[in-house]
Amino acid sequence: MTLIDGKALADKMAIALKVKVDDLKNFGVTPGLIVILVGENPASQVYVRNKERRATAAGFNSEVIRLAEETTETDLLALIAELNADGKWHGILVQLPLPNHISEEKVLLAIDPDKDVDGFHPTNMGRLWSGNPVMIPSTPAGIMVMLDEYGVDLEGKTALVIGRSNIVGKPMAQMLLDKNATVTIAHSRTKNLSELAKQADILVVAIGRGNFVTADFVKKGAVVIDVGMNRDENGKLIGDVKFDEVEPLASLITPVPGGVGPMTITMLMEQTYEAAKRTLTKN
Ligand SMILES: Nc1nc(=O)c2c([nH]1)NC[C@@H]1CN(c3ccc(C(=O)N[C@@H](CCC(=O)O)C(=O)O)cc3)C=[N+]21
Repeated sequence: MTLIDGKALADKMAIALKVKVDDLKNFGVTPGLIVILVGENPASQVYVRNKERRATAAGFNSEVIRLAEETTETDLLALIAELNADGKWHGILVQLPLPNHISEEKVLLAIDPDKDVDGFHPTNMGRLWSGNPVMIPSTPAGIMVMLDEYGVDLEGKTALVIGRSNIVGKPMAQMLLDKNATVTIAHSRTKNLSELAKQADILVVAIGRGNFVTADFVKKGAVVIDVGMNRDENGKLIGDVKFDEVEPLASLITPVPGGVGPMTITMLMEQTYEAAKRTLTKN
C-alpha cells in the first residue's frame, strides 16, 4: 500500500503557485478571492481560516466577509451583485451550508459563473458535463490531480463513485468518464453496494458516514479515495473509509486528514489564479 499524501502535494503546488502569481502580478493582475461566511458553523470557521492562510501565502488579495446568522437572503444577494461587479475579485465563494432561511439555489445562481470558483453554478455544471470545463468543483478536481500525480491510469478501468452530490459525486463521475474510465455512481439506495464496490479498480467514497467502507467493499489492489469528513464520538476527524482495515488491501489510499481536504483548498487557489489570468486575455 502507498499513501496518497494530499498535504505534501498541496504544499508542493503552493510553492509553484506563488511563482505563477508573482509572474501574473508583473502584468498588473493580482488574483483576488473573497469568501462569504454566514453564521457561526464551527467547522466552516476552521476551513475558512485555512483558505485565508493559503490565499495570503500565495500572494492573493483575500478577504472573508462574516455575516450574522440572521442575514436576509435579499441582503446576501445584494452583496453578491456588488462583488460580481468589483474587478478586484476573480473568485467569489459562499461557504455552504447556508442557514435554512436562505435558498442555496438562488445564491449559487446569483454568482457570476466566471467568478464561481466552486464551480457550483448550473452554467459551470453544464460546461463540465458538455466537455468544456471552465470553473470546476475543487474536491473532485483535487482528486484528479492526486490520481495523476501517483500515476493512476484510468483508461478502461472501472470506477465506482459512492455519493451523488452536485459538489462531489456527480462532477467526480464526469471527470473520471472524461479520462475513459467506466463509471458507476452508487448512493444510499444502491442494492448490494459492497459487491458492486468489490469490482471497482477505483473507489471514491463521498457518502458522509464515518467508517462506512470496510474491507469487504474493496478489491485487492484497488485505489481508494476517501472524501469523508466526519467526527467520531471523541471528536476526532475520521473519513468514510475504515482506514486500518482497508489500507492493507489498497494499492493506493488517501488518509483523513491529510488527503483530499488539503487538495480541495489547493484547487480553489489554482482556479482563482486561472480566473485572474483569463481577465488578461478577455479585453
Ligand atoms: N462553498 C463551499 N465550497 C467548499 O469547498 C466547501 C464548502 N462550501 N463548505 C464546506 C466544505 C468542506 N470543505 C473542506 C475543505 C478542506 C478541508 C481540509 O483542509 N481538511 C484538512 C483537515 C481539517 C481539520 O483538521 O479539521 C484535511 O483533510 O487534512 C476540509 C473541508 C470545503 N467545503
